[in-house]
Amino acid sequence: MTAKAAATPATTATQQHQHQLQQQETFEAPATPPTPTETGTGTATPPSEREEDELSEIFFVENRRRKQNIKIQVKLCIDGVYLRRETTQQDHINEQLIRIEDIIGSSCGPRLKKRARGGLNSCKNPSKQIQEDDVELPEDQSPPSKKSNRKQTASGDKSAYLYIYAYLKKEKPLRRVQTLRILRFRSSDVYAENLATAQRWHRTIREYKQRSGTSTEGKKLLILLNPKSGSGKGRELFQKQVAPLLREAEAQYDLQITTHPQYALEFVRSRKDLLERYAGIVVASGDGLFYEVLNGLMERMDWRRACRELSLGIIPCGSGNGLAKSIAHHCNEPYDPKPILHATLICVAGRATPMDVVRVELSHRDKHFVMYSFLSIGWGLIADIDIESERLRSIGAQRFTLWAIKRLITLRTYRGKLFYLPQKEQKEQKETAAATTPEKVPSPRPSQAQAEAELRLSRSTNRSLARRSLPVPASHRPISEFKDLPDEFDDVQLRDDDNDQDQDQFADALSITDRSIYRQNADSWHSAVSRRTAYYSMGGNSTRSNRSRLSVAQKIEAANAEFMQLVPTGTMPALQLPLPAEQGWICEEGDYVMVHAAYTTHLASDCFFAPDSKLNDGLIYLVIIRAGVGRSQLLNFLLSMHNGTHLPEPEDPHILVVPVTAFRIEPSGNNGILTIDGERVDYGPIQAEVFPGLINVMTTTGQ
Ligand SMILES: Nc1ncnc2c1ncn2[C@@H]1O[C@H](COP(=O)(O)OP(=O)(O)OP(=O)(O)O)[C@@H](O)[C@H]1O
Repeated sequence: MTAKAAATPATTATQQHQHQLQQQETFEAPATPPTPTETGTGTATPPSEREEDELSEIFFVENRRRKQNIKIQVKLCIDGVYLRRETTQQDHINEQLIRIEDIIGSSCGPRLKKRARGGLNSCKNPSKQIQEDDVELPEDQSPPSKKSNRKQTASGDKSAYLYIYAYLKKEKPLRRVQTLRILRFRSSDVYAENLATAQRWHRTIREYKQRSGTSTEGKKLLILLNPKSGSGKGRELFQKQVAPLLREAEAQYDLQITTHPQYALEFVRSRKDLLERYAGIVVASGDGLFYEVLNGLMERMDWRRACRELSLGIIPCGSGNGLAKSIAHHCNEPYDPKPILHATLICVAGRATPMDVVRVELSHRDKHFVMYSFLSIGWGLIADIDIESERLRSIGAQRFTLWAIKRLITLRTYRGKLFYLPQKEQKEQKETAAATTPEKVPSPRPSQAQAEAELRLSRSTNRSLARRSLPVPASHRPISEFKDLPDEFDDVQLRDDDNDQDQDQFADALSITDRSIYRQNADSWHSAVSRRTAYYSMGGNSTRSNRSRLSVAQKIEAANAEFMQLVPTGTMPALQLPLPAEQGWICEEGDYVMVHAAYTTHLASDCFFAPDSKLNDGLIYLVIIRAGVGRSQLLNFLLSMHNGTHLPEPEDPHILVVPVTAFRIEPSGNNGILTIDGERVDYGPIQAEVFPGLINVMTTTGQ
């Protein structure tokens, strides 16, 4: 039997009895113990070409309680570090497999003082949290005596040490147990030789992690830290909890501390070498900063490549932290009581999973905006509680409860039209239902004026909108499946063969392959007054071929038109245009307590709002509460949101959840609150459609 095969039953036994193991120390040996492929003699082995092979050595550990030395066979294989420990009574054997995905990294060298071993002091009560074993490779294969132990730890210690940092995943309760295994190599009198052996183990661990796809090696992370997020202790939390783990994982990173709102968006949008330099972006902040990063990426000319190649992670230092909790839920990772530690482990796990993004278009007065959202869109009750309770921020999370009670007493309803495109499998059912209650949308007959409507964009005075505006395409787009732009766009070269001064200037902006540079230059042209307006203004049908005869203004418009072709446009008609009934759109009009759309499981770490949601299911969960709902039913709904039991089963006439791929809300009147990802936006018509799996988020499970 190969050592790998032998390790598997041991894993099962170990996993089944992990909990008991920690307390009882001994358990029955499996029927077939593993066969070492390379039993160590303790002599320093030079690095060899057989690095891919398993490494195996016999070590001893001193059991102070029982005053005996225990022989331990340590084997390093692709599955992880396998420890087989025998007591002097041969019938007692302990086995443990530290899985390669639970090992975040290792280091080797001389003995480290406890404080210098990495993140060991990063947890509260470390003595209780850490399983630490110091195992020694004997000089002569005989168990070391206490005396020789003392000698070895004196200043003349020629031993080399390998520190293996692991966070063992345990179920019931779901948690990660911080574990350190130290292997002491001391078979030679020469430190360099002992070190060479330790380094060989170290290299092999790295290699196995790479082969198992759980390594961050060779990939640099960009970490964006908001020092003002949450309770304003972002920087301190990072130094104490995140940095030590990154050190253990040998993760390479650049840290950018944000200095003001929009910093992250601008950084991500304009950094030319973002894709060449980084493999991922980690946001150490709340959902607000993640929003900036997402929208910064989507504003890049190479947005599609950026979304595909850069994994995004989040370390929750904010107050809501819905995304961090949703990701932990998705990959069955613990969250509380150490959300920062657990999220950092996810970010260094080296794996990523596609996640849906929702393109949102909204209109306020005559202005239209496009933005990208990853959590939710809210209209009515929850949005009201979220925003209106801001004035009670000083009392902490209780502000939500207090405001919810207030709003239940003075219950408001909002009138409006709701359109939605149900999930395909449900379309037929919904169409039948629509025959009784909601109406199907009449076929669109867009007037010429509508179809040719030109959307002029300008900056919103609203803070949240100002940081969220993106261009809206002018034309009525055909309805079809959302498709990426073809790959050739990645290689698009914007040419210019002009000669005059204006043309030369403009050529700087156009004749480059990196569209982020193009965009930057185009921006800088009009940055003084109305950068966005100039950049996004929608001119006529200027084309590249007649640029040489155009004025500067026309050229900008032409460039904008080209840019329009490169931005993700979605499949819905523009907001002011009718929705096509033949596509299966459902319309209802009425009074609503709320319509809240969610596309992750959690709206906040304590709000399990859409339990059926998956990171990349391509669905928006539309929770609709119609006027007429009872106050007690509503109270029950709000009180059970924390554990996900708030949605009635079977569906209730007043509270229902509809999985959709797109929706539109047209509120009547001008008074109300709309939120996107928990932040207030201008009140008015809004529509959204899902872009399935557009970005990749860091997870422990991978695809
Ligand atoms: N240095 C800074 N000073 C002030 N505001 C900042 C700074 N850096 C970023 N911001 C802004 O702070 C806003 C809120 O940050 P973030 O979402 O990270 O924390 P939060 O609001 O505490 O968390 P959550 O969104 O989960 O409730 C972001 O939208 C961002 O624009």
